[in-house]
Amino acid sequence: MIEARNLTKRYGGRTAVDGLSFTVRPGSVTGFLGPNGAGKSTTMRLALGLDTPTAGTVTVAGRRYGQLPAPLRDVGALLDARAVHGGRTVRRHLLGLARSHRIPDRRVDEVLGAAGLTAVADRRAKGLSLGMAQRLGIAAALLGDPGVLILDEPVNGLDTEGIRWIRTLLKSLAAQGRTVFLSSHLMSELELTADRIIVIGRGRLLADTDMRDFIETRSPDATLLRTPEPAPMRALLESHGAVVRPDPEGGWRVTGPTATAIGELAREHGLALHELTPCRSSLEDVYTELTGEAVEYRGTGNTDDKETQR
Ligand SMILES: Nc1ncnc2c1ncn2[C@@H]1O[C@H](COP(=O)(O)OP(=O)(O)OP(=O)(O)O)[C@@H](O)[C@H]1O
Repeated sequence: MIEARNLTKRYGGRTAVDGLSFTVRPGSVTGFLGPNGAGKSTTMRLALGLDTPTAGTVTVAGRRYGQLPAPLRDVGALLDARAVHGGRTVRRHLLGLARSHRIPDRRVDEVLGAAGLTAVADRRAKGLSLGMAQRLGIAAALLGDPGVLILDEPVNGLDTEGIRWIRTLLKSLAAQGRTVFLSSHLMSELELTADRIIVIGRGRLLADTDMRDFIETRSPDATLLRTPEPAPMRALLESHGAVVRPDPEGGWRVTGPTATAIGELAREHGLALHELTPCRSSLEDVYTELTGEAVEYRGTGNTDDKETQR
């Protein structure tokens, strides 16, 4: 469990994190989203005791990071995959970490295997590709078999196989009852991996919710429609308040009435339909809408507490 309460961090006159309160629960993968500069890395650094809050608190496994008796056993973190001692081999790097936390050497071989690094265990860390460095960072995070994982952009630099690997890994870690908290700008990937999301903008909470609810409750009703009678169909829909736009894939994308209402209207007016498909928005669609609104809203100097309470 990770708990932030009124967490605030100011750097000089700049507020990076602004009264954030949220709980990241065990048993789920929670995605952490926000535009560049929203405060995600700062929040993670505060949770990991790498910086001190200006106000408020953040605890991991019930304690502030500095109070954890064996931090690597409670929380595994990946912040900057390149922040390893380049001259050491992959295995030496992990052995050094393990020994300084009284973790048995055999655990190093386990995490090397789990991260797909056994074949490069004797290579120097500085010679690793970005994807391999990410895997090494994840291996290090897993070393203490922690109940909480905090990963900043773990998918960065991974190839298709690596992305699938990390998706499966994170889901299985959550299924074992661990708390998995990761930031990413890769929306389509996050949509597949995360069960919950926390969205921040300019240091403030915009949403903290179930992934499916987030997408479904914020998606406008949109329907893909094909008809052999386009002109009367379009006129009919527009006279009922629908917005009709050409869809890049052919046919029309209609927003406003539901697919059921469109079907009924077509029947009442004797118009033929060849396709009527309700369209689901993607995480990216809904996220873009939400954060766009937030930026616009903040431009007025106000804040939206209704949103932040979600
Ligand atoms: N050490 C620091 N000193 C001064 N300002 C900082 C420091 N660290 C972060 N900031 C500022 O705090 C704000 C939040 O930065 P942060 O890196 O946490 O955002 P982010 O959401 O992780 O962004 P990105 O998606 O680009 O990684 C930014 O305006 C950044 O410039």
